[in-house]
Amino acid sequence: MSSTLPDASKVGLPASDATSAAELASLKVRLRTALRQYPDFPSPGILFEDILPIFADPSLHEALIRSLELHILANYGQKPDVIVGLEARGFLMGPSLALRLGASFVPVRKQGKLPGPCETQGYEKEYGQDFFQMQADSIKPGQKVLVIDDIIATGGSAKAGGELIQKMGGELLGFIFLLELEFLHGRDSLPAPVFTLLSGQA
Ligand SMILES: O=P(O)(O)OC[C@H]1O[C@H](OP(=O)(O)OP(=O)(O)O)[C@H](O)[C@@H]1O
Ligand SMILES: Nc1ncnc2[nH]cnc12
Ligand SMILES: [Mg+2]
Repeated sequence: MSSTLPDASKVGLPASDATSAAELASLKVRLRTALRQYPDFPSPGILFEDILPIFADPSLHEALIRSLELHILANYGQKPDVIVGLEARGFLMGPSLALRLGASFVPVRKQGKLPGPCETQGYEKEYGQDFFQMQADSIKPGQKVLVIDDIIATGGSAKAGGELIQKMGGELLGFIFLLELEFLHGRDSLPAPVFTLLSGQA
């Protein structure tokens, strides 16, 4: 079901791991600088991290997708079959990453948005409660799945997404985020390796 990754020379990868690490470090600095912070949004005490400036600038958008691609090519050893993105901000990153990797994209949506039989999972996040759903046939048993979202805070959203994938028999390769709010220890609740490009809050 999974194919091995293409030869590095055929996908424009850097010549060495050191070059790749240096490229990734410089991309991360550019991405970090672009984030904006809004105190007390959407509720008092929350410092909201706004990722949208990245998507307003094509070169930053490319830097984001390239950073995630470099990480995946260097760390997983096999191509994921499916990239699963979490509504809504995971949809900003998931489809373009899936296209870049030659993988499928499958959405996790908030309850009531998907037609046909669905799997449902409730969850709590940093500032509220919600329900996630996936179409019941959207992951085939044995498919290798990477979950992507913009931010991991408490980890509640990502954990619920992972549970839906496991209910359908998918194999979780890992979770990928642009930003981790480390003080909430969200990664501790996730059942597969977690990678984040950036961490901490200013
Ligand atoms: O780790 P957690 O505590 O679960 O929080 C992280 C989640 O919270 C936000 O989504 P949210 O549903 O608030 O907004 P969105 O629909 O704009 O993605 C963010 O995009 C993550 O998905
Ligand atoms: N502090 C935060 N900023 C932006 N999105 C979030 N989702 C959960 N916590 C968040
Ligand atoms: Mg979200």
